[in-house]
Amino acid sequence: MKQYKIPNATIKRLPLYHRYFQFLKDSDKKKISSTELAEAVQVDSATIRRDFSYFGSLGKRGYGYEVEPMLEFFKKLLNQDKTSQVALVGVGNLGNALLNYNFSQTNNIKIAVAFDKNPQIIGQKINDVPILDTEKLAETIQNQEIDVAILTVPANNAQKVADELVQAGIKGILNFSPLRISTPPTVRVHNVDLANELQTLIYFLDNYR
Ligand SMILES: NC(=O)c1ccc[n+]([C@@H]2O[C@H](COP(=O)([O-])OP(=O)(O)OC[C@H]3O[C@@H](n4cnc5c(N)ncnc54)[C@H](O)[C@@H]3O)[C@@H](O)[C@H]2O)c1
Repeated sequence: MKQYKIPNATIKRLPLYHRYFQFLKDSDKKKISSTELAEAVQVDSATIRRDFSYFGSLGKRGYGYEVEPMLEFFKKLLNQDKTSQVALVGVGNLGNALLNYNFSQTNNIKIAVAFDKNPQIIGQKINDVPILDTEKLAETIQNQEIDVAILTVPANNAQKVADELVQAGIKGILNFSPLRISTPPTVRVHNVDLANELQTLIYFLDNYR
């Protein structure tokens, strides 16, 4: 399968399809029509067909999709059998919320360890995740073979921590800080900005209703 030919927008929708087929399986549904699927995931059926076409022929025209094989397909594609261990740096308000959430709805992502520099919280656990001193960052990430980190430190420390993460061998950073961090091209950074999302939503409401 030539993954590099698949558009980013399609890749971003894969977890959505996976989650919905899991939901159907949990509800004992065996089959779903393409119209029902389109309505449920709120993606039009032409886009769904195009998305699926990148992976060969999934489902038959006019027949819909069989839940079990589709779920197995997305599980494999998204590597659901392997749990990705994630590190989190910066256990403040946002870090706390993410640790308490800890992706409990997805069984293949888990924050395994958190780091902070505040001596008052180092050594504690949140939702069973240990909070370690940032001094231990490189050693722990290497020992636990962690590839992905969530960055929830204040903007003024974000680049410094990102550099430490890169140095430790991290391959992907989910950056919540407002700073656009610089990393080598081999490290992928995804920025999460709730204010941006809200502004975009409001813009759409104002202009396209
Ligand atoms: N993307 C979003 O939508 C969004 C939403 C809210 C907050 N934020 C951003 O997330 C970040 C965290 O916000 P918050 O409200 O949780 O802040 P906070 O001040 O409550 O927490 C920051 C934590 O980072 C720790 N820290 C600081 N420097 C560190 C370092 N060098 N190594 C390890 N730990 C360090 C602090 O000790 C503290 O525990 C900020 O950059 C904020 O702007 C983003």
